[in-house]
Amino acid sequence: MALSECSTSTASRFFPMSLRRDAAVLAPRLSLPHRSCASKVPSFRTLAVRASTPLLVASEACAKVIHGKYVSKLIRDEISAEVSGMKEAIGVAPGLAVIIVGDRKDFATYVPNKKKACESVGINSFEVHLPADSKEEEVLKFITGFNDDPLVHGILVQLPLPSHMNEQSILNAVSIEKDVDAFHPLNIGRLAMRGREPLFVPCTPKGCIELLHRYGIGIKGKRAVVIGRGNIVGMPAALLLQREDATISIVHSRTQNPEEITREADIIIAAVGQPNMVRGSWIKPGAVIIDVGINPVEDSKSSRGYKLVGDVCYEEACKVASATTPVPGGVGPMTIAMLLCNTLTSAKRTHNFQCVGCFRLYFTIRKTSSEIVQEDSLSTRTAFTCRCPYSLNCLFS
Ligand SMILES: NC(=O)C1=CN([C@@H]2O[C@H](COP(=O)(O)OP(=O)(O)OC[C@H]3O[C@@H](n4cnc5c(N)ncnc54)[C@H](OP(=O)(O)O)[C@@H]3O)[C@@H](O)[C@H]2O)C=CC1
Ligand SMILES: Nc1nc(=O)c2c([nH]1)NC[C@@H]1CN(c3ccc(C(=O)N[C@@H](CCC(=O)O)C(=O)O)cc3)C=[N+]21
Repeated sequence: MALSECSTSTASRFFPMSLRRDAAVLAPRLSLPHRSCASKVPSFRTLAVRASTPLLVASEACAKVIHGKYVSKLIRDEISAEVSGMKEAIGVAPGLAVIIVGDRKDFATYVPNKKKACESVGINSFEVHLPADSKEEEVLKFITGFNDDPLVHGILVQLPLPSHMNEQSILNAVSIEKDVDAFHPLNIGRLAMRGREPLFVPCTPKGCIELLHRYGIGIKGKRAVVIGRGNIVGMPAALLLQREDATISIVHSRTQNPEEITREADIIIAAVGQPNMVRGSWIKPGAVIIDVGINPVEDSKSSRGYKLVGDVCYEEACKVASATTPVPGGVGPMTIAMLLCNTLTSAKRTHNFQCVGCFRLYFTIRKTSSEIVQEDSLSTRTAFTCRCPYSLNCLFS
């Protein structure tokens, strides 16, 4: 069942009694059952604003919010420092080429966001925008040009392509050394195999895992359910979780009992493209949720005429999960940060450049609900480390 609206009252209809009891343990002070959990968040935000923007706002009533937007900013700062170091040391800046074919509404935000992000970290961006009725050969011609261009270290072909184009042959044409989206079958094949290292890891799944790492959420030995098995997110997310030693189930459109399977999970990654499909009753109390879905739903109050919602009903999830990503502000900005990461990795690899003295910040979720982790004070961070927890390569080395 996919509903674009999920209200608290529907939540209580769908909650089995046992889960409702558990949810109450997580939400001991949820004295107003008809008020949505999401609507409670601002009061904690208000509390945190006095100090600064919160990294993790822990509320007694709600799951902790995994702030992808904030973490992506930290990562961009790290990338920026490495790009400056690289420019200074060898006079080279990483370059990202983006090929867009046609005009889709969603390109209007994603594409400019990528360009802005490149500029903000010192990565050069090159863009080709072709009309929707272009020939496949034209796209291939630009790919060949970028493959041969030493100023370009990463090539991204914006998906989906118009239906008359063969996505497979276009993606296969991207040089594997510049495949920063990591959609080349060789990259995916290596990701799936033990003892093989892909040159790049797909951006969105990498962003999901990076969020778990940065928040100190253990993956090893955990039960993880990935909802969706698409080539861009679900399938590679499952492979990555497996590499991180989680035990994986994959739910798709033909799965018989998605709700039951999902309820087994300690970690849920939802990438289906169905607004609010995952309801509170699907979630094991205390589970961690990474909501990848970005679904526009009509909203007359918004200037755009629509708002973005995830695949998970946020306000219900808040009452049951221990931590969850919001939409927007969750995985989306991480995808862009990982694209920059992969572009930097590519440039470093091409020029055999190693960064010395770089560091990463990782956090752990606070155990006590009253604590608030602040953005600007290192002393309040529960972890500060140079250690890279990746089972793959380091984030961008
Ligand atoms: N945050 C980000 O950065 C990004 C977000 N997205 C978002 O992630 C979502 C998924 O995108 P993408 O992977 O490209 O989509 P795909 O269409 O490639 O995959 C969707 C998957 O969901 C499954 N599915 C669809 N409906 C149901 C259902 N009712 N029950 C169970 N499974 C279902 C499909 O199953 P089957 O295989 O059986 O057809 C398929 O495996 C979208 O909302 C997209 O906008 C995508 C990329 C980046
Ligand atoms: N070759 C290719 N690679 C991709 O990675 C790819 C793609 N094609 N096609 C489309 C999808 C979608 N995608 C998004 C990434 C970030 C946001 C993002 O930053 N979203 C903001 C919201 C921005 C807004 O408000 O509109 C957020 O979630 O906070 C959205 C969508 C990458 N994709």
